[in-house]
Amino acid sequence: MSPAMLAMTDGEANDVLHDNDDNDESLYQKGVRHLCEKPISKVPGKYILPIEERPLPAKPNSGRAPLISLPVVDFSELMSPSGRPAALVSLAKACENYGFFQLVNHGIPSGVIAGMIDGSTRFFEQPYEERAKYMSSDMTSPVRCGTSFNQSKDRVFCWRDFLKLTCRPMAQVLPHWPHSPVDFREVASTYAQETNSLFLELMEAVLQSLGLKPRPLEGEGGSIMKQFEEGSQLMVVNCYPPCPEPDLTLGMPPHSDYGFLTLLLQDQVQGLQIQHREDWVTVEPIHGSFIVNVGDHLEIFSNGRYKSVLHRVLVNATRSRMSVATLHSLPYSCTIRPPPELVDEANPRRYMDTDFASFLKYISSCEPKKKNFLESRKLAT
Ligand SMILES: O=C(O)CCC(=O)C(=O)O
Ligand SMILES: [Fe+2]
Repeated sequence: MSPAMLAMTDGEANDVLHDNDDNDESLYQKGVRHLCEKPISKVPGKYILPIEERPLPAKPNSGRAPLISLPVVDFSELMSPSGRPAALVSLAKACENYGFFQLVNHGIPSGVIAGMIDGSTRFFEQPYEERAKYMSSDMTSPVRCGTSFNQSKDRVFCWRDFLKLTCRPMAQVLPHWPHSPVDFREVASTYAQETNSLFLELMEAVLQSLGLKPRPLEGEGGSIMKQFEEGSQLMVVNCYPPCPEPDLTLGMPPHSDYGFLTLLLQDQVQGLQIQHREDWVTVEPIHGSFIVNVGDHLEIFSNGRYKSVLHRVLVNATRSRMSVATLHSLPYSCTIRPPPELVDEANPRRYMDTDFASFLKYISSCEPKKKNFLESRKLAT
């Protein structure tokens, strides 16, 4: 497969953006921001989920989902020799029990973060024609705009527009990224580089927390960190415009992310929910921190010890919401399998070897739903 240029995520097999006539379907394909340029007071049927998939429980008076305080991992503790052992324990517990954690004191300058949110907001504020330049059915494109979750297959659409950017190798992909707003490429590439460095430090800690040697000495086997340094990174900028009837639809359906770790930046507007002990719970945005979650590849690599957890996004009636997810993994050509240290009689292998090609094949052959991909890799134990 060609190097790291697949601007797609879990559950997506992009097909054709139908733009051949002026019917409602072609309007919906152009995205939610475009749809909302003319004020609307009702959600079109295309976005209305069956009752059992809607965000609120069907029972009356059962209330909104509770807020969850995610476990907190302090990155500065992780980086200090005296704080690291305890921080590794917190990291392991969070990945085992929640699949999600809040990362504080991460060291990425607040200006870089604010610049990314601001640049993304301005990108989506542009006229539709600017986004249309990047709407493509070419999965190898390093930049792609679109709407919903998988717009070529979704029967019901989600209330979300996106911009996906392949981030590596940066010198190769950058010239293809949007030229407008004029500063967008600069702020987005700085953000991509900062998040990639943060991911590498976190991944080294994750490997250590699993009892592995991330950088073995000469003669002790290959360095997996070297492979991550050459790894893949996809940036997904999500835009959720205000929705006149937010209880009928979702910004994103329940899904898990495909990589090792996702670093998620959200603005001040609530919307992310994770599945925790069978319930949907809302994650409160904490200013300046990242939400980090375990992806399918890390669940497979850790032989099921660290959990890739379902999450979804609610929309709201009054405020537009913006989030930026960076999904990090090994190079697309690598096979994901647990290292021998994590497999023994008590922990037999739980998943088949997985490579990016099998993921692509899977998502283009069936309708992606929930955690199907990971389920499809499960071995009978
Ligand atoms: O917008 C969010 O909070 C979550 C986005 C997300 O789950 C994703 O991009 O995979
Ligand atoms: Fe996600």
